Amino acid sequence: MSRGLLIILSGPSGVGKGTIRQYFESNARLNLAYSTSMTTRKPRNKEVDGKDYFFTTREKFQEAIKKGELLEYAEFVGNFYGTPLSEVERLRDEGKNVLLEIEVQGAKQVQEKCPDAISIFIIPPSMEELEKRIRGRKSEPEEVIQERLAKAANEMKMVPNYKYIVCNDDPKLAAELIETIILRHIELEENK
Ligand SMILES: Nc1nc2c(ncn2[C@@H]2O[C@H](COP(=O)(O)OP(=O)(O)O)[C@@H](O)[C@H]2O)c(=O)[nH]1
Ligand SMILES: Nc1ncnc2c1ncn2[C@@H]1O[C@H](COP(=O)(O)OP(=O)(O)O)[C@@H](O)[C@H]1O
Repeated sequence: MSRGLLIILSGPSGVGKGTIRQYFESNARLNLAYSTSMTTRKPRNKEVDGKDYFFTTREKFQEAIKKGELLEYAEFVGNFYGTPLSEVERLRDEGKNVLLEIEVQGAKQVQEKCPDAISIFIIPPSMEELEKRIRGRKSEPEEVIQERLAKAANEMKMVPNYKYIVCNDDPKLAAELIETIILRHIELEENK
């Protein structure tokens, strides 16, 4: 059995990463495992600790950094987010294709550490549409929305660092494009 692939899914806040993931994560052919991140952000309504994120304190997050327990981490609009390394390793060793849904600074760290990671960036059809989506979600107060939108403009400059760019106009189509990318990489791996 070969080691699982490492897949990076990135893109600005509100572009639809979570929405698209729901379309393809139950596709058994993709053999995916979602890597649950650690964060110091407060849980939103309906978010479940240990499923959506491992919600933690800044102190515990700093400790995890110090102990080298994170594959990557970044500060994003006042909160820390990071990928627990041991879980990613365990899942890949089991042959699972591990999906990281992370922002651009963390993606850069993973690309440096794991050059064969498959990187996918999701872009919105327009910045106006992005603003509409992030507001429509009603998950953050106005000042946080402003900060996230300002950040999005800079994140879009990172597009050339990614292997694949997928526009999320229609989420089902975007999910199908991502499925195609992953399935082709699985095939390439099997033929190695
Ligand atoms: N570097 C890094 N970014 C993460 C991680 N987990 C989530 N993120 C990203 O952090 C950003 C903010 O996440 P969140 O507050 O959940 O907002 P949302 O993605 O807009 O729903 C998003 O771009 C996430 O993809 C992680 O483990 N590492
Ligand atoms: N293709 C799309 N067209 C219209 N609305 C979308 C589309 N994709 C996602 N959305 C909506 O945009 C908002 C942000 O999507 P979400 O998946 O939470 O983004 P992210 O995980 O990238 O922050 C949600 O309210 C979602 O329902």
